[in-house]
Amino acid sequence: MQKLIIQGGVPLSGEIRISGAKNAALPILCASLLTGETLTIENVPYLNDITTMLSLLGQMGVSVAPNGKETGMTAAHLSHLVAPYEMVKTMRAAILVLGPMLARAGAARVSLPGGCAIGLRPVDQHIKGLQAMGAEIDIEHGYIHAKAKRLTGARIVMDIVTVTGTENLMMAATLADGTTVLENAAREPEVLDLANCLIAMGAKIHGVGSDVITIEGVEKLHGATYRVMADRIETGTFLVAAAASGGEIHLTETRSDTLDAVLDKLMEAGAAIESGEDWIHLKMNNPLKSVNLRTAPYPAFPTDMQAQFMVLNCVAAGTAMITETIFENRFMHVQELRRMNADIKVEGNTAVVCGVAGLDGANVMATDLRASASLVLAGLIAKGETVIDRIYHLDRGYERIEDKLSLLGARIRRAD
Ligand SMILES: CC(=O)N[C@H]1[C@@H](OP(=O)(O)OP(=O)(O)OC[C@H]2O[C@@H](n3ccc(=O)[nH]c3=O)[C@H](O)[C@@H]2O)O[C@H](CO)[C@@H](O)[C@@H]1O
Ligand SMILES: C=C(OP(=O)(O)O)C(=O)O
Repeated sequence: MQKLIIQGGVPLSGEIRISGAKNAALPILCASLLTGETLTIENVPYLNDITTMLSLLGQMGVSVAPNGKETGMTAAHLSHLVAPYEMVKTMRAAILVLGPMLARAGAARVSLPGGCAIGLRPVDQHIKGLQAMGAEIDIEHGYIHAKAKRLTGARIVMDIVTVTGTENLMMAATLADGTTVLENAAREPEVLDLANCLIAMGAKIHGVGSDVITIEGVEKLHGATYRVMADRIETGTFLVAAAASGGEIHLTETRSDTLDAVLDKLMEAGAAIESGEDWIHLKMNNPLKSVNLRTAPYPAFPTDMQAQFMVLNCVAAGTAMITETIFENRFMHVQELRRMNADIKVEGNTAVVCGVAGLDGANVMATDLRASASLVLAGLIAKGETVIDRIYHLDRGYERIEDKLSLLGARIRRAD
């Protein structure tokens, strides 16, 4: 199993390019199921989750033509309407084939995603929404069996704000008979990116970016070329790495307007930030100050940045309260950070982080994607060597993280 080995203590400095967003590219790849024509997707990041999704779609009959950062997807005939457990267990976003497959082919069999490290993550809202649109759904032997001659538009009030739930139902509704209204919809930028791709394919969608999305079903969608948005979580992770290490960093091919809550917290922590249309520059002029935060759906502070900010708080002056409201088990990095001399206590869904003078390098184990990123950041600022085991989690969501960090002066390498 591969490991990352980091010699900490170097302030990060330099310029890197941000990749396309994993959480936008995954649903956009699934949107290719909605048409028999070619959907060309640009700025697809090179990540394990993307490889898994391409192989799942390939098994279903989608022809995949990767060409550098551009991928042509043609779902002329869907031959195999199944998403097997072996794939869904490694990547929960595989549930995103359910809505489009059902809408286009009238049937789908998708493994129920298991509980994963960060929480139970049920898919009841996806199922409830599709049922409201007339799908017959049975759950047997761990699989969702869904069928519908043609889905019909419906008014669906989601009990909870769910990102992939909103995306699945929005995709299904594009080919339904009549109008669908999704209430309490997710407002994440990745939902907007998917909607813009669907609109480029001929879908009629209004209200995205608000919590009520209206979709008028159409008979057919057509091919299009669409560029995936920049990864706001990769952007945020590098910004925190630079801030926590006392460095200066320039990020290109990214956007600041999807990161307001994160940038506000970085400035509160002492960072000077400037940004343009497609770049962000961060310089750490002041000593780090601890920042309280509470995760919540967009536009509030993203849960996918919680672990990284915990590391920043570990070495900041003061005490921070970090409250996680999205996932019930997203503090697994805490016990690993404590092995590195961090002072963190967890009370329910709140972590109390007292800043210490410095972290110590140690052997630690990655448990999920963003927890892994937080351990990399901790290793970068710690004294001595940190060895991070089980980094396959990291490769799900970060493109060549060690290469990008090396460009910024980090002493980091991958080893078997
Ligand atoms: C591929 C992708 O885009 N992943 C992101 C997506 O995950 P994902 O879309 O899976 O997360 P959700 O927004 O669905 O989850 C939010 C909360 O709703 C609960 N829930 C969700 C669906 C449902 O049917 N029933 C239910 O109870 C979940 O357990 C969780 O507690 O949004 C999360 C929240 O911003 C991010 O952390 C993930 O990085
Ligand atoms: C939790 C994440 O991803 P996923 O929903 O794919 O597990 C994430 O990107 O932080």
